[in-house]
Amino acid sequence: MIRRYFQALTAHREGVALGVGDDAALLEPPAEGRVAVSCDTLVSGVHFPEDIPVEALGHRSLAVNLSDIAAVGGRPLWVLLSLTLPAYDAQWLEAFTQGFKGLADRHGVALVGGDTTRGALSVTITALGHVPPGGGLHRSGARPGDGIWVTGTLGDAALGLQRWQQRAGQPLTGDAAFLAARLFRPEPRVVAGQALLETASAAVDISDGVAVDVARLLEESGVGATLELDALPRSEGFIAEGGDLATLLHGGDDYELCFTMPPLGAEALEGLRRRLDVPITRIGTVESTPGLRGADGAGNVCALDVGGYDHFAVDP
Ligand SMILES: Nc1ncnc2c1ncn2[C@@H]1O[C@H](COP(=O)(O)OP(=O)(O)OP(=O)(O)O)[C@@H](O)[C@H]1O
Ligand SMILES: Cc1ncc(C[n+]2csc(CCOP(=O)(O)O)c2C)c(N)n1
Ligand SMILES: [Mg+2]
Repeated sequence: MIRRYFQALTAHREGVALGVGDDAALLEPPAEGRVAVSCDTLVSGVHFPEDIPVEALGHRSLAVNLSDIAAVGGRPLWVLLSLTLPAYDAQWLEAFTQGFKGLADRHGVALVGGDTTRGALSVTITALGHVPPGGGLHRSGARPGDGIWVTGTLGDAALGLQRWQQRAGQPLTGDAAFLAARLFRPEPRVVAGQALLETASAAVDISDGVAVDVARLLEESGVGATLELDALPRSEGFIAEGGDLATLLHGGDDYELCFTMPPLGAEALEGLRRRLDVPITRIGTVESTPGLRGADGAGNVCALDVGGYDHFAVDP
């Protein structure tokens, strides 16, 4: 099974002296700089609906892990894949590896090892990447006066999950299908993360919800902030499907980058936008007063609920 499905994913990536199929991989990291490492698990029924299209699961599993590498400004190189499957199913493996490979190839990422066991369906990926010498974005660098920015749009995936679960056997179309695609096929912001290395003072990827993930960044930085609630970027599909503020702030599964940076002149900002492959939106300002606040269109400011997805607050 490993030779058949996984060896093909070991592909051609610099620095793989020994890939899938031996007791351990042997990797040759670039001579300079740092190795970024992160791992994330996806459990069926917890991180994805049990009826997710299998090809989408292959994509999503890799995407959420590459998102963590992107959040430190890393260039992804290698991944390890630990799969727990209820049974051997050739069709399932074919579809999963197809979704995985599509994204891996686009980012030039090689699968270099993993583990395969029987049990309730779950996927764990360890991703390794490279950042330049002394580099890497942290959660802890935000300073008062910095702007708070996000890539892309928020809330789509969380609303997409609702629409998927409400679909009652009917295929999703139009805006609801767009939202489900944002859940199933997130695009890790790998180019943006690297482009922000020189510019951003802090960064985090949004997995549990922008409110709680920003709050974590602020806490690590020892600062607070006010978010402009009307500025939170929403897609046309999100608006058309009636997405609300709570979903935007607390829904999670966005896999967008949230970052802080000192104010830039118009030209420098334009230059940054050109280097990114995704739109960015300013959503707030870092302040010295701790805590997270929200300002509405009329300028009313109030404390913001920093609730987000919490594994241990949800009924098993
Ligand atoms: N069991 C564990 N052992 C050691 N470190 C852990 C463990 N679980 C989490 N961590 C570390 O704690 C930090 C926060 O992890 P967490 O999984 O909550 O956030 P994240 O990976 O940034 O977000 P997400 O999982 O939602 O993408 C990371 O540095 C992670 O490596
Ligand atoms: C079936 C189903 N139910 C709920 C959710 C929502 N969800 C689950 S885990 C998570 C945060 C990230 O997880 P982690 O912090 O473990 O990386 C979110 C927003 C989902 N995706 N699928
Ligand atoms: Mg994690």
